[in-house]
Amino acid sequence: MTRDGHGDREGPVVPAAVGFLAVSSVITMSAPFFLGRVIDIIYTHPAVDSGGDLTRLCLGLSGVFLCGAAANAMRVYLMQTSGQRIVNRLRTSLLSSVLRQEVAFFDKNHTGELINRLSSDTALLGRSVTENLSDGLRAGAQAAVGVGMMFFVSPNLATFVLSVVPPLSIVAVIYGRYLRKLTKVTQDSLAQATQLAEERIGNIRTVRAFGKEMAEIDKYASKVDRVMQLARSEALARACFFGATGLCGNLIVLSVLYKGGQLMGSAHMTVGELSSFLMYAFWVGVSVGGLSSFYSELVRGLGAGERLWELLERKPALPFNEGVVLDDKSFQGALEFKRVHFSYPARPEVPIFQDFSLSIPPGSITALVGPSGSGKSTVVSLLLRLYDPVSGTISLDGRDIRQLNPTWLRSKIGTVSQEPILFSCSIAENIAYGADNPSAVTAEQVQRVAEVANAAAFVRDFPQGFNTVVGEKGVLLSGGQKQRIAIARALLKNPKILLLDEATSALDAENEHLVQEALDRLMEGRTVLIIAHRLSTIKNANRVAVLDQGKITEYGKHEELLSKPDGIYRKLMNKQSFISA
Ligand SMILES: Nc1ncnc2c1ncn2[C@@H]1O[C@H](COP(=O)(O)OP(=O)(O)OP(=O)(O)O)[C@@H](O)[C@H]1O
Repeated sequence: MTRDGHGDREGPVVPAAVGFLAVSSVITMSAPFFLGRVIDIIYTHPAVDSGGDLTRLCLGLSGVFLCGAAANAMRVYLMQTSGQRIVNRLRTSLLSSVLRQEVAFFDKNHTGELINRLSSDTALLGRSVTENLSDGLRAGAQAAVGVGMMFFVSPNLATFVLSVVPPLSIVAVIYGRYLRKLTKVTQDSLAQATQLAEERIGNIRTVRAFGKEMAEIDKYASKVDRVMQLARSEALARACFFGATGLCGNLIVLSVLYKGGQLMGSAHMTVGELSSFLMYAFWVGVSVGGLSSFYSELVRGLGAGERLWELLERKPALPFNEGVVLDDKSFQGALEFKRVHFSYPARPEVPIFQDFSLSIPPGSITALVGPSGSGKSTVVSLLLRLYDPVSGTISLDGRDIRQLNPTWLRSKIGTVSQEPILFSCSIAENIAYGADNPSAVTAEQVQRVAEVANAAAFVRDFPQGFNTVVGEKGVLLSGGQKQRIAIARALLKNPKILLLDEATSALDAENEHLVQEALDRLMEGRTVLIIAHRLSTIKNANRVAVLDQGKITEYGKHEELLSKPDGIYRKLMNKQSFISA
Protein backbone atom coordinates (compact mmCIF):
# COMPACT_ATOMS: atom_id res chain seq x y z
CA MET A 1 0.00 0.00 0.00
CA THR A 2 1.42 3.40 -0.94
CA ARG A 3 0.98 6.52 1.23
CA ASP A 4 -1.93 7.65 -0.86
CA GLY A 5 -3.53 4.27 -0.51
CA HIS A 6 -3.24 3.54 -4.20
CA GLY A 7 -1.23 0.37 -3.84
CA ASP A 8 -4.29 -1.89 -3.97
CA ARG A 9 -4.71 -2.46 -7.69
CA GLU A 10 -8.21 -2.50 -9.18
CA GLY A 11 -6.88 -4.57 -12.10
CA PRO A 12 -9.62 -6.30 -14.06
CA VAL A 13 -12.15 -6.23 -11.19
CA VAL A 14 -14.46 -3.55 -12.58
CA PRO A 15 -14.56 -4.88 -16.21
CA ALA A 16 -15.16 -8.38 -14.80
CA ALA A 17 -18.00 -7.11 -12.62
CA VAL A 18 -19.53 -5.31 -15.62
CA GLY A 19 -19.17 -8.55 -17.65
CA PHE A 20 -21.00 -10.55 -14.97
CA LEU A 21 -23.60 -7.81 -14.80
CA ALA A 22 -24.20 -8.07 -18.57
CA VAL A 23 -24.42 -11.89 -18.48
CA SER A 24 -26.82 -12.00 -15.53
CA SER A 25 -29.01 -9.23 -17.01
CA VAL A 26 -29.25 -10.90 -20.43
CA ILE A 27 -30.18 -14.21 -18.81
CA THR A 28 -32.72 -12.63 -16.49
CA MET A 29 -34.33 -10.72 -19.32
CA SER A 30 -34.43 -13.64 -21.76
CA ALA A 31 -36.27 -15.75 -19.16
CA PRO A 32 -39.78 -14.27 -19.73
CA PHE A 33 -39.50 -14.88 -23.50
CA PHE A 34 -38.62 -18.57 -23.08
CA LEU A 35 -41.10 -19.02 -20.25
CA GLY A 36 -43.75 -17.69 -22.67
CA ARG A 37 -42.67 -20.38 -25.14
CA VAL A 38 -43.06 -23.02 -22.39
CA ILE A 39 -46.56 -21.72 -21.60
CA ASP A 40 -47.53 -21.84 -25.29
CA ILE A 41 -46.29 -25.44 -25.57
CA ILE A 42 -48.27 -26.42 -22.47
CA TYR A 43 -51.32 -24.49 -23.66
CA THR A 44 -51.34 -25.94 -27.17
CA HIS A 45 -50.43 -29.55 -26.10
CA PRO A 46 -51.62 -29.80 -22.52
CA ALA A 47 -51.49 -33.62 -22.27
CA VAL A 48 -48.18 -34.57 -23.90
CA ASP A 49 -44.56 -33.53 -23.71
CA SER A 50 -44.72 -32.38 -27.38
CA GLY A 51 -41.93 -34.61 -28.71
CA GLY A 52 -39.59 -33.91 -25.80
CA ASP A 53 -39.55 -30.13 -26.57
CA LEU A 54 -40.91 -29.29 -23.15
CA THR A 55 -38.32 -31.39 -21.29
CA ARG A 56 -35.45 -30.08 -23.39
CA LEU A 57 -36.58 -26.49 -23.02
CA CYS A 58 -37.07 -26.82 -19.26
CA LEU A 59 -33.69 -28.54 -18.73
CA GLY A 60 -31.92 -26.03 -20.97
CA LEU A 61 -33.57 -23.11 -19.18
CA SER A 62 -32.61 -24.53 -15.74
CA GLY A 63 -28.95 -24.62 -16.84
CA VAL A 64 -29.15 -21.07 -18.18
CA PHE A 65 -30.80 -19.81 -14.95
CA LEU A 66 -28.05 -21.45 -12.92
CA CYS A 67 -25.41 -19.58 -14.95
CA GLY A 68 -27.41 -16.36 -14.46
CA ALA A 69 -27.49 -16.87 -10.69
CA ALA A 70 -23.72 -17.55 -10.56
CA ALA A 71 -22.98 -14.45 -12.68
CA ASN A 72 -25.18 -12.33 -10.43
CA ALA A 73 -23.45 -13.64 -7.28
CA MET A 74 -20.04 -12.83 -8.78
CA ARG A 75 -21.23 -9.33 -9.70
CA VAL A 76 -22.41 -8.63 -6.15
CA TYR A 77 -19.16 -9.98 -4.65
CA LEU A 78 -16.87 -8.01 -6.98
CA MET A 79 -18.82 -4.78 -6.62
CA GLN A 80 -18.92 -5.01 -2.85
CA THR A 81 -15.17 -5.61 -2.55
CA SER A 82 -14.31 -2.85 -5.00
CA GLY A 83 -16.69 -0.61 -3.04
CA GLN A 84 -14.66 -1.21 0.10
CA ARG A 85 -11.48 -0.53 -1.86
CA ILE A 86 -12.86 2.81 -3.04
CA VAL A 87 -13.86 3.72 0.53
CA ASN A 88 -10.31 2.84 1.72
CA ARG A 89 -8.77 5.03 -0.95
CA LEU A 90 -11.12 7.88 -0.22
CA ARG A 91 -10.31 7.67 3.48
CA THR A 92 -6.56 7.57 2.92
CA SER A 93 -6.66 10.44 0.42
CA LEU A 94 -8.87 12.45 2.76
CA LEU A 95 -6.61 11.93 5.76
CA SER A 96 -3.61 12.75 3.59
CA SER A 97 -5.30 15.99 2.48
CA VAL A 98 -6.38 16.88 6.05
CA LEU A 99 -2.95 16.24 7.60
CA ARG A 100 -1.32 18.55 5.04
CA GLN A 101 -3.53 21.51 5.91
CA GLU A 102 -2.06 24.48 7.77
CA VAL A 103 -2.61 24.61 11.55
CA ALA A 104 -5.07 27.53 11.20
CA PHE A 105 -7.37 25.13 9.33
CA PHE A 106 -7.67 23.04 12.54
CA ASP A 107 -8.50 26.17 14.55
CA LYS A 108 -11.68 26.41 12.48
CA ASN A 109 -12.51 22.76 11.72
CA HIS A 110 -13.24 20.52 14.68
CA THR A 111 -11.72 17.08 15.09
CA GLY A 112 -15.05 15.29 15.57
CA GLU A 113 -16.45 16.79 12.39
CA LEU A 114 -13.39 15.75 10.39
CA ILE A 115 -13.59 12.23 11.85
CA ASN A 116 -17.21 12.05 10.78
CA ARG A 117 -16.27 13.00 7.22
CA LEU A 118 -13.60 10.33 7.31
CA SER A 119 -15.84 7.54 8.56
CA SER A 120 -19.47 8.24 7.67
CA ASP A 121 -19.35 10.42 4.52
CA THR A 122 -16.74 8.23 2.82
CA ALA A 123 -18.82 5.09 3.51
CA LEU A 124 -21.95 6.74 2.11
CA LEU A 125 -20.20 7.95 -1.02
CA GLY A 126 -18.33 4.64 -1.53
CA ARG A 127 -21.52 2.59 -1.26
CA SER A 128 -23.31 4.98 -3.53
CA VAL A 129 -20.83 4.67 -6.39
CA THR A 130 -20.22 0.90 -6.22
CA GLU A 131 -22.85 -1.55 -4.91
CA ASN A 132 -25.56 0.99 -5.59
CA LEU A 133 -24.15 1.84 -9.02
CA SER A 134 -23.97 -1.86 -9.88
CA ASP A 135 -27.58 -2.40 -8.80
CA GLY A 136 -28.55 0.74 -10.71
CA LEU A 137 -26.77 -0.39 -13.87
CA ARG A 138 -28.44 -3.76 -13.61
CA ALA A 139 -31.83 -2.17 -13.10
CA GLY A 140 -31.19 0.25 -16.00
CA ALA A 141 -30.07 -2.53 -18.35
CA GLN A 142 -33.04 -4.69 -17.36
CA ALA A 143 -35.48 -1.82 -17.81
CA ALA A 144 -34.07 -1.02 -21.27
CA VAL A 145 -34.04 -4.66 -22.45
CA GLY A 146 -37.46 -5.19 -20.86
CA VAL A 147 -38.94 -2.26 -22.75
CA GLY A 148 -37.35 -3.52 -26.00
CA MET A 149 -38.80 -6.97 -25.44
CA MET A 150 -42.22 -5.51 -24.62
CA PHE A 151 -42.19 -3.81 -28.04
CA PHE A 152 -40.97 -7.04 -29.62
CA VAL A 153 -43.77 -9.08 -28.05
CA SER A 154 -46.55 -6.50 -28.55
CA PRO A 155 -45.83 -3.00 -29.91
CA ASN A 156 -49.45 -2.06 -29.39
CA LEU A 157 -49.52 -2.91 -25.70
CA ALA A 158 -46.02 -1.47 -25.14
CA THR A 159 -46.95 1.95 -26.54
CA PHE A 160 -50.00 2.00 -24.27
CA VAL A 161 -47.93 1.15 -21.14
CA LEU A 162 -45.07 3.57 -21.80
CA SER A 163 -47.30 6.61 -22.17
CA VAL A 164 -47.22 6.92 -18.34
CA VAL A 165 -43.40 7.21 -18.08
CA PRO A 166 -42.84 11.00 -18.66
CA PRO A 167 -44.97 12.21 -15.70
CA LEU A 168 -43.24 9.68 -13.43
CA SER A 169 -39.80 10.99 -14.47
CA ILE A 170 -40.71 14.56 -13.48
CA VAL A 171 -41.74 13.39 -10.00
CA ALA A 172 -38.43 11.46 -9.70
CA VAL A 173 -36.34 14.54 -10.53
CA ILE A 174 -38.13 16.73 -7.95
CA TYR A 175 -37.75 14.01 -5.33
CA GLY A 176 -34.02 13.61 -6.12
CA ARG A 177 -33.28 17.31 -5.69
CA TYR A 178 -35.08 17.44 -2.36
CA LEU A 179 -33.29 14.34 -1.07
CA ARG A 180 -29.86 15.64 -2.06
CA LYS A 181 -30.31 18.84 -0.08
CA LEU A 182 -31.64 16.92 2.87
CA THR A 183 -28.70 14.51 2.91
CA LYS A 184 -26.18 17.35 3.04
CA VAL A 185 -27.93 18.93 6.02
CA THR A 186 -28.27 15.54 7.76
CA GLN A 187 -24.57 14.75 7.35
CA ASP A 188 -23.65 18.20 8.68
CA SER A 189 -25.86 17.71 11.75
CA LEU A 190 -24.40 14.25 12.31
CA ALA A 191 -20.90 15.73 12.10
CA GLN A 192 -21.80 18.28 14.81
CA ALA A 193 -23.11 15.52 17.09
CA THR A 194 -19.94 13.48 16.56
CA GLN A 195 -17.85 16.56 17.26
CA LEU A 196 -19.57 17.06 20.61
CA ALA A 197 -19.25 13.39 21.61
CA GLU A 198 -15.60 13.26 20.58
CA GLU A 199 -14.69 16.35 22.60
CA ARG A 200 -16.57 15.24 25.73
CA ILE A 201 -15.23 11.66 25.65
CA GLY A 202 -11.70 12.99 25.04
CA ASN A 203 -12.05 15.27 28.06
CA ILE A 204 -13.95 12.90 30.35
CA ARG A 205 -11.82 13.89 33.37
CA THR A 206 -12.99 17.50 33.15
CA VAL A 207 -16.61 16.45 32.53
CA ARG A 208 -16.44 14.11 35.55
CA ALA A 209 -14.71 16.66 37.78
CA PHE A 210 -17.51 19.16 37.11
CA GLY A 211 -20.22 16.49 37.31
CA LYS A 212 -21.55 17.47 33.88
CA GLU A 213 -22.29 13.98 32.52
CA MET A 214 -26.07 14.43 32.43
CA ALA A 215 -25.81 17.95 30.93
CA GLU A 216 -23.53 16.62 28.20
CA ILE A 217 -25.87 13.72 27.50
CA ASP A 218 -28.74 16.23 27.11
CA LYS A 219 -26.68 18.36 24.73
CA TYR A 220 -25.80 15.30 22.66
CA ALA A 221 -29.42 14.10 22.70
CA SER A 222 -30.62 17.45 21.32
CA LYS A 223 -28.04 17.25 18.52
CA VAL A 224 -29.05 13.70 17.57
CA ASP A 225 -32.71 14.73 17.85
CA ARG A 226 -32.04 17.21 15.07
CA VAL A 227 -30.58 14.34 13.01
CA MET A 228 -33.71 12.34 13.85
CA GLN A 229 -36.00 15.15 12.61
CA LEU A 230 -34.10 15.28 9.34
CA ALA A 231 -34.17 11.49 9.07
CA ARG A 232 -37.94 11.65 9.59
CA SER A 233 -38.33 14.12 6.70
CA GLU A 234 -36.17 11.88 4.56
CA ALA A 235 -38.16 8.78 5.55
CA LEU A 236 -41.42 10.59 4.69
CA ALA A 237 -40.12 11.62 1.26
CA ARG A 238 -38.89 8.10 0.60
CA ALA A 239 -42.13 6.53 1.81
CA CYS A 240 -44.23 8.78 -0.47
CA PHE A 241 -41.97 8.15 -3.44
CA PHE A 242 -41.82 4.38 -2.99
CA GLY A 243 -45.52 4.18 -2.23
CA ALA A 244 -46.33 6.14 -5.39
CA THR A 245 -44.02 4.05 -7.58
CA GLY A 246 -45.49 0.81 -6.12
CA LEU A 247 -49.03 2.03 -6.82
CA CYS A 248 -48.12 3.03 -10.38
CA GLY A 249 -46.59 -0.42 -10.94
CA ASN A 250 -49.76 -2.22 -9.85
CA LEU A 251 -51.99 0.05 -11.92
CA ILE A 252 -49.82 -0.57 -14.97
CA VAL A 253 -50.07 -4.39 -14.52
CA LEU A 254 -53.83 -4.09 -14.18
CA SER A 255 -54.12 -2.04 -17.36
CA VAL A 256 -51.89 -4.52 -19.24
CA LEU A 257 -54.22 -7.36 -18.21
CA TYR A 258 -57.21 -5.33 -19.31
CA LYS A 259 -55.81 -4.34 -22.71
CA GLY A 260 -54.01 -7.70 -23.23
CA GLY A 261 -57.25 -9.57 -22.51
CA GLN A 262 -58.92 -7.58 -25.29
CA LEU A 263 -56.06 -8.33 -27.72
CA MET A 264 -56.25 -12.06 -26.86
CA GLY A 265 -60.00 -11.99 -27.41
CA SER A 266 -59.45 -10.60 -30.93
CA ALA A 267 -56.73 -13.27 -31.58
CA HIS A 268 -53.93 -10.63 -31.82
CA MET A 269 -52.01 -12.28 -28.98
CA THR A 270 -51.41 -15.81 -27.64
CA VAL A 271 -51.58 -16.63 -23.97
CA GLY A 272 -47.81 -17.24 -24.00
CA GLU A 273 -47.20 -13.78 -25.48
CA LEU A 274 -49.42 -12.11 -22.92
CA SER A 275 -47.61 -14.03 -20.16
CA SER A 276 -44.20 -12.99 -21.58
CA PHE A 277 -45.39 -9.39 -21.85
CA LEU A 278 -46.65 -9.42 -18.29
CA MET A 279 -43.38 -10.84 -17.03
CA TYR A 280 -41.45 -8.17 -18.95
CA ALA A 281 -43.76 -5.50 -17.63
CA PHE A 282 -43.21 -6.92 -14.14
CA TRP A 283 -39.41 -6.86 -14.60
CA VAL A 284 -39.52 -3.34 -15.99
CA GLY A 285 -41.60 -2.35 -12.95
CA VAL A 286 -39.12 -4.02 -10.57
CA SER A 287 -36.21 -2.42 -12.43
CA VAL A 288 -37.79 1.03 -12.31
CA GLY A 289 -38.27 0.49 -8.56
CA GLY A 290 -34.57 -0.49 -8.39
CA LEU A 291 -33.67 2.60 -10.42
CA SER A 292 -35.56 4.85 -8.03
CA SER A 293 -33.73 3.41 -5.03
CA PHE A 294 -30.46 3.70 -6.99
CA TYR A 295 -31.29 7.32 -7.68
CA SER A 296 -32.03 8.00 -3.99
CA GLU A 297 -28.76 6.40 -2.91
CA LEU A 298 -26.84 8.20 -5.64
CA VAL A 299 -28.10 11.64 -4.63
CA ARG A 300 -27.43 10.83 -0.96
CA GLY A 301 -23.88 9.85 -1.92
CA LEU A 302 -23.43 13.02 -3.95
CA GLY A 303 -24.76 15.09 -1.04
CA ALA A 304 -22.18 13.51 1.28
CA GLY A 305 -19.57 13.87 -1.46
CA GLU A 306 -19.88 17.64 -1.75
CA ARG A 307 -18.05 18.27 1.54
CA LEU A 308 -15.58 15.47 0.81
CA TRP A 309 -14.52 17.02 -2.53
CA GLU A 310 -14.08 20.36 -0.80
CA LEU A 311 -11.72 18.79 1.71
CA LEU A 312 -9.94 16.62 -0.85
CA GLU A 313 -9.29 19.53 -3.18
CA ARG A 314 -8.40 22.11 -0.55
CA LYS A 315 -4.91 23.50 -1.10
CA PRO A 316 -3.09 24.19 2.22
CA ALA A 317 -2.48 27.91 2.79
CA LEU A 318 1.12 27.10 3.84
CA PRO A 319 3.38 24.80 1.80
CA PHE A 320 3.88 21.32 3.18
CA ASN A 321 7.09 19.92 1.74
CA GLU A 322 8.59 22.35 -0.74
CA GLY A 323 11.20 25.08 -0.62
CA VAL A 324 14.91 25.54 0.04
CA VAL A 325 16.87 23.03 2.15
CA LEU A 326 20.02 24.45 3.80
CA ASP A 327 23.33 22.63 3.74
CA ASP A 328 23.58 20.48 6.88
CA LYS A 329 27.34 21.02 7.26
CA SER A 330 27.31 24.82 7.35
CA PHE A 331 23.98 25.00 9.22
CA GLN A 332 24.38 27.00 12.47
CA GLY A 333 20.88 27.44 13.87
CA ALA A 334 20.84 31.26 14.33
CA LEU A 335 17.30 32.57 14.75
CA GLU A 336 16.04 36.09 14.27
CA PHE A 337 12.65 37.84 14.42
CA LYS A 338 12.71 41.20 12.63
CA ARG A 339 9.82 43.66 13.15
CA VAL A 340 7.24 40.89 13.19
CA HIS A 341 3.55 41.72 13.30
CA PHE A 342 1.19 38.86 13.90
CA SER A 343 -2.42 38.04 14.71
CA TYR A 344 -4.09 34.64 14.58
CA PRO A 345 -6.16 34.00 11.41
CA ALA A 346 -9.12 33.02 13.62
CA ARG A 347 -8.99 36.45 15.33
CA PRO A 348 -7.31 38.85 12.89
CA GLU A 349 -8.55 41.88 14.80
CA VAL A 350 -6.52 40.98 17.93
CA PRO A 351 -2.81 41.81 17.43
CA ILE A 352 -0.48 39.40 19.26
CA PHE A 353 2.85 40.84 18.08
CA GLN A 354 3.53 44.41 17.03
CA ASP A 355 7.04 45.14 15.93
CA PHE A 356 8.46 42.05 17.66
CA SER A 357 12.24 41.67 17.22
CA LEU A 358 14.51 39.11 18.87
CA SER A 359 17.83 37.59 17.95
CA ILE A 360 18.85 34.14 19.25
CA PRO A 361 22.54 33.44 18.53
CA PRO A 362 23.50 29.89 17.53
CA GLY A 363 24.39 27.60 20.44
CA SER A 364 22.97 29.99 23.05
CA ILE A 365 20.19 29.60 25.59
CA THR A 366 17.56 32.35 25.58
CA ALA A 367 14.89 32.37 28.28
CA LEU A 368 11.62 33.97 27.28
CA VAL A 369 9.50 35.41 30.09
CA GLY A 370 6.32 37.44 30.06
CA PRO A 371 2.85 37.65 31.56
CA SER A 372 0.32 34.93 30.80
CA GLY A 373 -1.22 35.42 27.36
CA SER A 374 1.60 37.72 26.18
CA GLY A 375 2.40 35.37 23.28
CA LYS A 376 5.28 33.15 24.47
CA SER A 377 3.84 29.96 22.97
CA THR A 378 3.01 31.90 19.82
CA VAL A 379 6.76 32.57 19.36
CA VAL A 380 7.26 28.77 19.23
CA SER A 381 4.39 28.33 16.75
CA LEU A 382 5.89 30.98 14.45
CA LEU A 383 9.35 29.39 14.61
CA LEU A 384 7.84 26.03 13.66
CA ARG A 385 6.08 27.88 10.86
CA LEU A 386 2.67 26.72 11.99
CA TYR A 387 1.57 30.26 11.12
CA ASP A 388 3.16 33.02 9.01
CA PRO A 389 3.63 36.57 10.33
CA VAL A 390 1.38 39.25 8.87
CA SER A 391 4.52 41.33 8.22
CA GLY A 392 8.21 41.28 9.15
CA THR A 393 10.53 38.30 8.84
CA ILE A 394 11.70 35.34 10.83
CA SER A 395 15.04 34.04 9.63
CA LEU A 396 17.19 31.00 10.18
CA ASP A 397 20.91 31.51 9.47
CA GLY A 398 19.92 34.76 7.71
CA ARG A 399 17.36 33.07 5.43
CA ASP A 400 13.66 33.97 5.65
CA ILE A 401 11.96 30.78 6.85
CA ARG A 402 9.20 31.35 4.27
CA GLN A 403 11.75 30.38 1.63
CA LEU A 404 12.69 27.18 3.47
CA ASN A 405 11.07 23.79 3.12
CA PRO A 406 8.81 23.62 6.24
CA THR A 407 9.27 19.85 6.62
CA TRP A 408 13.06 20.30 6.59
CA LEU A 409 12.80 23.27 8.98
CA ARG A 410 10.76 21.22 11.48
CA SER A 411 13.20 18.33 11.20
CA LYS A 412 15.88 20.68 12.61
CA ILE A 413 13.74 21.78 15.56
CA GLY A 414 12.99 19.74 18.66
CA THR A 415 10.19 20.68 21.05
CA VAL A 416 9.30 19.68 24.58
CA SER A 417 6.11 21.29 25.80
CA GLN A 418 4.65 21.86 29.27
CA GLU A 419 2.26 18.95 28.83
CA PRO A 420 3.92 16.67 26.30
CA ILE A 421 1.47 14.68 24.20
CA LEU A 422 2.30 11.01 23.85
CA PHE A 423 0.52 8.58 21.54
CA SER A 424 -1.42 5.56 22.69
CA CYS A 425 1.35 3.08 21.88
CA SER A 426 4.39 1.69 23.71
CA ILE A 427 7.03 3.83 25.41
CA ALA A 428 9.61 2.56 22.89
CA GLU A 429 7.39 3.63 19.97
CA ASN A 430 6.79 7.03 21.55
CA ILE A 431 10.52 7.63 21.90
CA ALA A 432 11.26 6.33 18.38
CA TYR A 433 8.67 8.81 17.02
CA GLY A 434 11.39 11.46 17.25
CA ALA A 435 13.49 9.78 14.53
CA ASP A 436 13.11 10.43 10.80
CA ASN A 437 12.47 6.74 10.27
CA PRO A 438 11.02 5.30 13.52
CA SER A 439 10.94 1.72 12.22
CA ALA A 440 14.73 1.79 11.79
CA VAL A 441 15.36 2.78 15.42
CA THR A 442 16.94 -0.03 17.46
CA ALA A 443 16.05 -1.01 21.05
CA GLU A 444 19.60 0.04 22.08
CA GLN A 445 19.12 3.55 20.67
CA VAL A 446 15.83 3.89 22.55
CA GLN A 447 17.42 2.70 25.80
CA ARG A 448 20.41 4.98 25.36
CA VAL A 449 18.35 8.16 24.98
CA ALA A 450 16.01 7.02 27.77
CA GLU A 451 19.07 6.67 29.98
CA VAL A 452 20.26 10.22 29.16
CA ALA A 453 16.73 11.55 29.73
CA ASN A 454 16.56 9.89 33.19
CA ALA A 455 13.64 7.79 31.97
CA ALA A 456 15.20 4.33 31.74
CA ALA A 457 15.01 3.56 35.48
CA PHE A 458 11.27 4.16 35.87
CA VAL A 459 10.51 2.44 32.55
CA ARG A 460 12.35 -0.68 33.67
CA ASP A 461 10.24 -0.75 36.83
CA PHE A 462 7.12 -1.30 34.71
CA PRO A 463 6.37 -5.03 34.18
CA GLN A 464 6.29 -4.51 30.40
CA GLY A 465 9.33 -2.18 30.39
CA PHE A 466 9.70 -0.24 27.13
CA ASN A 467 6.70 -2.14 25.72
CA THR A 468 4.36 -0.51 28.26
CA VAL A 469 1.45 1.14 26.47
CA VAL A 470 0.99 4.68 27.81
CA GLY A 471 -2.75 5.17 27.16
CA GLU A 472 -4.42 7.95 25.18
CA LYS A 473 -2.20 11.06 25.21
CA GLY A 474 0.03 9.27 27.76
CA VAL A 475 -2.67 9.31 30.45
CA LEU A 476 -1.14 6.31 32.26
CA LEU A 477 2.06 8.22 33.08
CA SER A 478 2.76 11.02 35.56
CA GLY A 479 3.59 14.56 34.40
CA GLY A 480 7.30 14.15 35.20
CA GLN A 481 7.45 10.75 33.48
CA LYS A 482 5.78 12.14 30.35
CA GLN A 483 8.28 14.99 30.27
CA ARG A 484 11.24 12.64 30.48
CA ILE A 485 9.82 10.45 27.67
CA ALA A 486 9.38 13.62 25.60
CA ILE A 487 12.99 14.62 26.36
CA ALA A 488 14.17 11.16 25.22
CA ARG A 489 12.12 11.61 22.05
CA ALA A 490 13.75 15.00 21.41
CA LEU A 491 17.21 13.52 22.12
CA LEU A 492 16.64 10.86 19.49
CA LYS A 493 15.70 13.55 17.01
CA ASN A 494 18.98 15.31 17.84
CA PRO A 495 17.90 18.73 16.53
CA LYS A 496 20.13 21.78 16.17
CA ILE A 497 17.39 24.01 17.62
CA LEU A 498 15.37 23.34 20.74
CA LEU A 499 12.12 25.04 21.73
CA LEU A 500 11.21 24.24 25.30
CA ASP A 501 8.17 25.15 27.30
CA GLU A 502 8.85 24.45 30.95
CA ALA A 503 6.11 22.92 33.07
CA THR A 504 4.32 25.57 35.12
CA SER A 505 3.56 23.15 37.93
CA ALA A 506 6.27 22.15 40.37
CA LEU A 507 7.23 18.49 40.43
CA ASP A 508 8.32 16.78 43.63
CA ALA A 509 11.96 17.37 44.50
CA GLU A 510 13.27 14.11 43.04
CA ASN A 511 11.31 14.36 39.79
CA GLU A 512 12.26 18.03 39.51
CA HIS A 513 15.92 17.16 39.76
CA LEU A 514 15.65 14.28 37.24
CA VAL A 515 13.74 16.39 34.69
CA GLN A 516 16.11 19.34 35.12
CA GLU A 517 19.17 17.14 34.69
CA ALA A 518 17.64 15.58 31.56
CA LEU A 519 16.82 19.03 30.14
CA ASP A 520 20.35 20.27 30.83
CA ARG A 521 21.78 17.32 28.91
CA LEU A 522 19.28 17.89 26.08
CA MET A 523 20.22 21.59 25.78
CA GLU A 524 23.96 20.98 25.44
CA GLY A 525 25.41 22.37 22.20
CA ARG A 526 22.08 23.52 20.71
CA THR A 527 20.34 26.83 20.02
CA VAL A 528 17.69 26.94 22.73
CA LEU A 529 14.67 29.11 23.27
CA ILE A 530 13.02 28.24 26.54
CA ILE A 531 9.73 29.59 27.86
CA ALA A 532 10.91 29.78 31.43
CA HIS A 533 8.93 29.20 34.58
CA ARG A 534 11.85 28.33 36.86
CA LEU A 535 14.22 30.78 38.43
CA SER A 536 17.14 28.37 37.95
CA THR A 537 16.47 28.23 34.18
CA ILE A 538 16.38 32.02 33.97
CA LYS A 539 19.62 32.36 35.90
CA ASN A 540 21.39 29.75 33.74
CA ALA A 541 20.26 31.23 30.42
CA ASN A 542 22.73 33.29 28.37
CA ARG A 543 20.06 35.91 27.86
CA VAL A 544 16.57 36.65 29.14
CA ALA A 545 14.03 38.24 26.79
CA VAL A 546 10.98 39.93 28.31
CA LEU A 547 7.85 39.84 26.21
CA ASP A 548 5.21 42.45 26.94
CA GLN A 549 2.53 44.24 24.90
CA GLY A 550 3.40 42.35 21.71
CA LYS A 551 7.15 43.04 21.66
CA ILE A 552 10.43 42.35 23.46
CA THR A 553 10.73 45.15 25.95
CA GLU A 554 13.88 44.09 27.83
CA TYR A 555 16.80 41.85 26.93
CA GLY A 556 19.88 40.88 28.94
CA LYS A 557 21.26 38.77 31.80
CA HIS A 558 19.03 38.07 34.79
CA GLU A 559 21.05 40.27 37.17
CA GLU A 560 21.27 43.15 34.67
CA LEU A 561 17.52 43.19 34.14
CA LEU A 562 16.80 42.85 37.82
CA SER A 563 18.97 45.87 38.58
CA LYS A 564 16.81 48.25 36.49
CA PRO A 565 14.75 50.11 39.13
CA ASP A 566 11.58 50.59 37.01
CA GLY A 567 12.17 47.66 34.72
CA ILE A 568 9.29 45.44 33.56
CA TYR A 569 11.36 42.37 34.36
CA ARG A 570 11.82 43.46 37.93
CA LYS A 571 8.06 44.04 38.27
CA LEU A 572 7.35 40.69 36.64
CA MET A 573 9.65 38.94 39.08
CA ASN A 574 7.81 40.52 41.99
CA LYS A 575 4.36 39.86 40.55
CA GLN A 576 4.65 36.47 38.87
CA SER A 577 5.62 33.41 40.88
CA PHE A 578 8.54 31.61 39.31
CA ILE A 579 9.28 28.12 40.57
CA SER A 580 12.32 28.55 42.75
CA ALA A 581 13.55 24.93 42.75
N1 LIG B 1 -5.07 29.43 17.79
C1 LIG B 1 -5.35 30.64 18.30
N2 LIG B 1 -6.26 31.42 17.69
C2 LIG B 1 -6.55 32.64 18.19
N3 LIG B 1 -5.96 33.19 19.28
C3 LIG B 1 -5.05 32.44 19.92
C4 LIG B 1 -4.70 31.13 19.48
N4 LIG B 1 -3.75 30.64 20.33
C5 LIG B 1 -3.53 31.59 21.24
N5 LIG B 1 -4.29 32.67 21.01
C6 LIG B 1 -4.29 33.94 21.76
O1 LIG B 1 -2.99 34.50 21.61
C7 LIG B 1 -2.55 35.11 22.80
C8 LIG B 1 -1.15 34.60 23.19
O2 LIG B 1 -1.28 33.23 23.51
P1 LIG B 1 -0.01 32.37 23.95
O3 LIG B 1 -0.50 30.98 24.19
O4 LIG B 1 1.06 32.54 22.95
O5 LIG B 1 0.38 33.08 25.32
P2 LIG B 1 1.44 32.65 26.40
O6 LIG B 1 2.27 33.83 26.71
O7 LIG B 1 2.17 31.42 25.97
O8 LIG B 1 0.48 32.30 27.63
P3 LIG B 1 0.71 31.33 28.89
O9 LIG B 1 1.92 31.81 29.63
O10 LIG B 1 -0.53 31.53 29.68
O11 LIG B 1 0.85 29.94 28.36
C9 LIG B 1 -3.61 34.84 23.85
O12 LIG B 1 -4.38 36.00 24.00
C10 LIG B 1 -4.45 33.73 23.26
O13 LIG B 1 -5.78 33.87 23.63
